Amino acid sequence: MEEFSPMPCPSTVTVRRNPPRKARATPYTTAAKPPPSSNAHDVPSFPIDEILSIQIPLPEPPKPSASESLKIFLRIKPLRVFNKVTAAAAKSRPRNVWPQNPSKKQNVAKESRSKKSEEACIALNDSYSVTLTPPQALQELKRSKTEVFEGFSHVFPADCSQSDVYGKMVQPLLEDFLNGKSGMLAALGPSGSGKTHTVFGTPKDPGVVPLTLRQIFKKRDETSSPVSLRAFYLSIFEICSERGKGEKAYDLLGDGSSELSVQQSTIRGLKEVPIRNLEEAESLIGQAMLKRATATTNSNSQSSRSQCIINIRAASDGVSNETKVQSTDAMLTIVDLAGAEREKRTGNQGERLVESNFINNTSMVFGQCLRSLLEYQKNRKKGFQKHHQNSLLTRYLRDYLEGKKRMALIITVKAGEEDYLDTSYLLKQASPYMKIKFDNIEEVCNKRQLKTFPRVEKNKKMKLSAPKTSQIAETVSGEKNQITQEVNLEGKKAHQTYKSSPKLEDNNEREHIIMRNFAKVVWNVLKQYNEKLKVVAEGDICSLKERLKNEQLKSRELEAELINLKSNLAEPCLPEVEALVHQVEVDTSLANENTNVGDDDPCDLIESRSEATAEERNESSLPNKSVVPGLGNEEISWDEEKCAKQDDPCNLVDSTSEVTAEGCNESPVRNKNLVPDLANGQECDDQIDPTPSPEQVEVRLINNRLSNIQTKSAVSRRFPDSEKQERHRRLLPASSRLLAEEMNDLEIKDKQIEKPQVKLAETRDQEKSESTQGREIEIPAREAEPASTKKQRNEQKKPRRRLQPASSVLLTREINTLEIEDDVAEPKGTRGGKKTIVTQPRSQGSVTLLRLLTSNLHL
Ligand SMILES: Nc1ncnc2c1ncn2[C@@H]1O[C@H](COP(=O)(O)OP(=O)(O)OP(=O)(O)O)[C@@H](O)[C@H]1O
Repeated sequence: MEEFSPMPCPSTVTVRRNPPRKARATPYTTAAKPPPSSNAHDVPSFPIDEILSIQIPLPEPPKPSASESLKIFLRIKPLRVFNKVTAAAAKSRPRNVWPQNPSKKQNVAKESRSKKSEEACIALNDSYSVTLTPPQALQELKRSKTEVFEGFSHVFPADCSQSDVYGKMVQPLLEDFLNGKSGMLAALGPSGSGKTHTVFGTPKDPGVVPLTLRQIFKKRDETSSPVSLRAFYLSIFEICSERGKGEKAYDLLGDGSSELSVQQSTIRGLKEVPIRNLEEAESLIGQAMLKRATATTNSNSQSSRSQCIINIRAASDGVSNETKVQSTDAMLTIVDLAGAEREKRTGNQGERLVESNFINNTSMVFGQCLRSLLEYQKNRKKGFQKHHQNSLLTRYLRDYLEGKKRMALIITVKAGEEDYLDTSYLLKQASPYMKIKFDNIEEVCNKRQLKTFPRVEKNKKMKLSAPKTSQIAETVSGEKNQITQEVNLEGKKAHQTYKSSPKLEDNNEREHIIMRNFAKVVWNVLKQYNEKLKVVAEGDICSLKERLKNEQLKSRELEAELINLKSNLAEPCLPEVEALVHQVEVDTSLANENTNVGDDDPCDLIESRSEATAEERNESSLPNKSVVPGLGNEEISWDEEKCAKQDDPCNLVDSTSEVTAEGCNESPVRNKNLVPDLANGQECDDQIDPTPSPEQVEVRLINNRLSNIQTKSAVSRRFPDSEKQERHRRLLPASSRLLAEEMNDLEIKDKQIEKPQVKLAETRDQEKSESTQGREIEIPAREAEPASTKKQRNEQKKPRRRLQPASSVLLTREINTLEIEDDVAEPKGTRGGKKTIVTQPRSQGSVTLLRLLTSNLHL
């Protein structure tokens, strides 16, 4: 038998993996190679060529460029300058022919030397830094201390020449300019510090501008570089204030009226003079210098009162002048700012003071722009504060002040001790500017030049030069498309107008005409849209008005409904009850008058009404009619006594109400309430004794009368007689009037019955009166007014109380229950013997009254 030997375990285990998957080709790559299909000819080819032919300036990827800091140069003005003023002063000195004392001469020389050394507040450390030392007086006051300012691109000492300044500062800029890069150089500094000297110089000692022009033409003549293929244009203008009100620009090379029109950052009408040689250029500069506004101040005999801007533009030869600014053009801008002035030093007054305010303001705005640029570069999240809008100069130099073009600053300072404050302030302000950086300047520069034109202007240019650009407009949807088409139509008209006009040689004028025509076109389009909008708005207004009217009608209806509801709530069915009760009262009083039983005493009124009620009851419920008149007679005597004892009939009413309430075994609290009293009284009446004894009948009559008295007292409490009449007239509805008429009928019946009743009362059995009097003895015992009764009497004097709807509901409920109890006629209450005596069936009159009430109230 062979033994089962398990399979030997393999030394290596091969795990099979899924074959490597290749990533699916993306739809883009598959689309690049579409499979050939037979229907390919049916599908129109995508107009890729057309789309590609449209030249859209795409953002070029940023080129790695070495960031360049803002170059700030410092030039120190020599302490002693032999200028015209000093020369004139020297000339004015009387020439002494006599030999001077040599010792005196030496002393004067020593003094002047020591003065010089003392006066200098700024000392050159090296080519990049200076030390500023405050005057002795300020040092003693510890208000200021010696400071070192470093980091300048170069510091020009007092004895430097104009050539040095040009070589170090302007030469690099010029080279870039000749290579097609724009740049700007601005001179800053207090008044009389040498800005104008640095920028323009003198014929003997030319400044930066003349030296630059020399260099340009020198290079063009020497070499066959691209410089020779370029044309150069010179424009010079100044910005000054007109009596401190507004800024104005004046062309310093223009003929005749030299005022320029200024639109935001655009200055129109500036004359750009082509310069072909150095002589032409120098004469133009001399012309501009003569035109520039200058004035004599304490700081400078020829102080500049305006900001002067010199533009040298290099344009490629052969380029049409129709498009003014080409991407290959470069602009070198040199700015001679008017020096900041301190009133104390300049002593300016009047117009000069106004000018200095303008100058100081412009200098301040210039500094703000540089600071905001610096802050923006430090933290770009904060956003760039556009201070450049605050002055025309800064608006014009916007691209530079936003760091989009290269610029350099030269700060000129005076070295005297008295100039310490000005120099210190300027150096402190300017030294942070050295951290301002420029990135990839030239690319931005050229694009910015194009962008400075408004967008609409650019579109128009495209239309004029390339009509196919309407294809681009097709991509615009909706109203934009419509606007573009309308603009195109108008633009064509404008183009025709433009063509029909005589050929314009001056580019500025041509541009101006184009802009004017375009503005007209845009204006027309806007007018049309305005009209359309008006039409639409009018339609909307009409529909809204209609809606408003409807809403107003609805609101009026709702208001009317609301008023009705309010009136219904304020006057529920209760007034009907009141009117009915009042009618009963009126009827009773009438009956009283007719019977002449008593005088105006209300007690008599109550009696007569009670008698009538008793009469009715006797007629309806009691079988023996002869007994009833006798009872009525006794009642009269009882009530008379009561009235004799109490002057106020209401007291009697209240006291009897209490008696009735006790008889009905109701709480005294309920007795105080008007409506439950009435209901309770009737409730007691509802208890019918099938075989009443003569005493019981008598008591029932009393109770019955009391219930009537309660009704009357309730009404009298609420309303005085005069008010009742008025209220009755006012509130009595039609149904209640009917009811009143019925009651009147009843009253007439009462009258008819009352007369025999009185007669019968006279022949009434005297024995019954004894028993009744016996009971009457009990009643006066209760006549001692309890506190609650007094309270009620006091309440009667108060203004009448109006029953609330809730109580009226209670009343109706009580009446309903009474009616049911009438039907059932069950004996109620077993407490005390008195109650059984007092309980009696409801009389026919009260039942009729209740039925009338309930039917009237629709219960
Ligand atoms: N470096 C300098 N070397 C010789 N003279 C100088 C120098 N700097 C200035 N001056 C002379 O000082 C005077 C005042 O100079 P300048 O008019 O250039 O000052 P400014 O700064 O332009 O003053 P403002 O702002 O009031 O126009 C001029 O007569 C000028 O020739």
